[in-house]
Amino acid sequence: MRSLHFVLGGARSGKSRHAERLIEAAPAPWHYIATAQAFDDEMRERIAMHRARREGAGAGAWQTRDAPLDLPGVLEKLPARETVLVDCLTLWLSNLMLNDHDPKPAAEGLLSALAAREGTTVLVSNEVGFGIVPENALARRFRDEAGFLNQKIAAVADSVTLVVAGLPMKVK
Ligand SMILES: Nc1nc2c(ncn2[C@@H]2O[C@H](COP(=O)(O)OP(=O)(O)OP(=O)(O)O)[C@@H](O)[C@H]2O)c(=O)[nH]1
Repeated sequence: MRSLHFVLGGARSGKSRHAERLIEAAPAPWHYIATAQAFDDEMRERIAMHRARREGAGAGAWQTRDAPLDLPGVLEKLPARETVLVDCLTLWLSNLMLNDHDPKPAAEGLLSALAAREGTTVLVSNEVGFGIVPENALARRFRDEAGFLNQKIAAVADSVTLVVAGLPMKVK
């Protein structure tokens, strides 16, 4: 059955873990779409922690694909009825902006790829707007685009959860 869940939170809020729990309650196979790129040792270490956790679910339980830029294209290529976790929209947006892609049409492409899904899809994103106004223009634009993107996804999601200090709070 088609269902779309949107999980938001700050850095290290436990949002990925919560999203994985939602997925593991849905039928296997579980597809993991990673938008992060390992440019340095710190990111490699973070990614390794995520991979180790997924491996804890059993060898081959998760199938991982990278989608730093063409997230809609990667989603569309997966079987529509299978279970998918996208982690995370914030890094996808950041990759788009750093590569001079317009986030608005990219968001529309994501919405149409989501509309074609027939199974369970969980999307993870950061809620980045709680802090002070960033000093540089790119960071302000990023914060605003992240807010717009999150609103668009939340509007079409069946459920929205904000994870705070590891605790899920139901928003929708
Ligand atoms: N390329 C790649 N990235 C991955 C993989 N597994 C996880 N990631 C990325 O790891 C990123 C999340 O890393 P963290 O920095 O630990 O997340 P966080 O936001 O601080 O923490 P939580 O709120 O606890 O999830 C996501 O954007 C994923 O795309 C993988 O196998 N390959």
